[in-house]
Amino acid sequence: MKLEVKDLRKSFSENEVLHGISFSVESGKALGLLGRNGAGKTTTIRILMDVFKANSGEVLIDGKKFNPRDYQIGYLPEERGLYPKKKVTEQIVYLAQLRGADAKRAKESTKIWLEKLGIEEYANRTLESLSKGNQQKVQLAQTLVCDPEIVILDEPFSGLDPVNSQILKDTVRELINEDKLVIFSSHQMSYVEEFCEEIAILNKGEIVLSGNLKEIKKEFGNNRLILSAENFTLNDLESICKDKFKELVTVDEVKKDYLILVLNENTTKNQLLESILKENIDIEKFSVYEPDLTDIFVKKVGEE
Ligand SMILES: Nc1ncnc2c1ncn2[C@@H]1O[C@H](COP(=O)(O)OP(=O)(O)OP(=O)(O)O)[C@@H](O)[C@H]1O
Repeated sequence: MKLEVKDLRKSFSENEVLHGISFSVESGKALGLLGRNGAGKTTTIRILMDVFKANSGEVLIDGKKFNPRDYQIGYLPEERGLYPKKKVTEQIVYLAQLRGADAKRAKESTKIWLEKLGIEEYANRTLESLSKGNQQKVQLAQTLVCDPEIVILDEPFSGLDPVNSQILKDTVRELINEDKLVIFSSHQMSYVEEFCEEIAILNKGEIVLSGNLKEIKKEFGNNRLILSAENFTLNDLESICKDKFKELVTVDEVKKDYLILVLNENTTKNQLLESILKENIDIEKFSVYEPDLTDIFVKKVGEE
């Protein structure tokens, strides 16, 4: 399946908050929807889920108008919507039945998910008596209980400790391997980097960057290399680069553990390497620079 969001615009009263959003995602892949607070991520997801109507634009699935009611969708909304006073199993089973599962299957699947997420011991407790992280896992169990083909997770890691985050990471990876279509909104870049092949970065209601994460990283790292040495401090190495290698590279940044160099036009990595060796620099690190998603995000939306 391929889900396409095309040129969505949305206004609240006179205030346009989405100014023509487009992106796409396919089954077996996860899209990371990123943006600062108020960028429009939740509004976009709500339009996908038909909670809000867009003023213009369209959402298509395999080229046809997307109606979320025609699909099994696991949606974990930003504001979590379970009943604090109801028992865990009771409410997951109830919600699964509302989404079309028969009683037997709803009970079986609830049990499986509670076990998978390591919260089976709370099955008969009220939601409000659980810790925040365990409540979050109950929310996840109800999101996934009907084996959805489309999974939309809005900040799913909030409140989870590192062990529980790992359980969720493994779960999301499993969903992707099972060919689900996953949309994942988060401020936590490391999670997005771990399992999103595609990203879309929203800023003030506009997509400022979208596409394949590997390709985006390559482009951002274009012509950049990292260098550090066993026998020179970074400051000394910087001076050498500025003095002896100035025809080959410019120093872009001095990081904590290495220099970031930009190759001058017509210079190859091998030419630089030859010069480094001639200067008796004992290489510690020499490789293509790969920016992390935080660097890219800050560069794209961090100016203001
Ligand atoms: N129901 C609403 N009525 C009026 N304005 C709204 C409504 N919902 C969202 N907005 C506005 O739309 C803009 C985008 O909000 P949205 O919640 O989509 O951002 P977000 O990217 O999800 O932010 P966050 O990361 O903080 O959750 C904000 O300026 C917000 O105030």
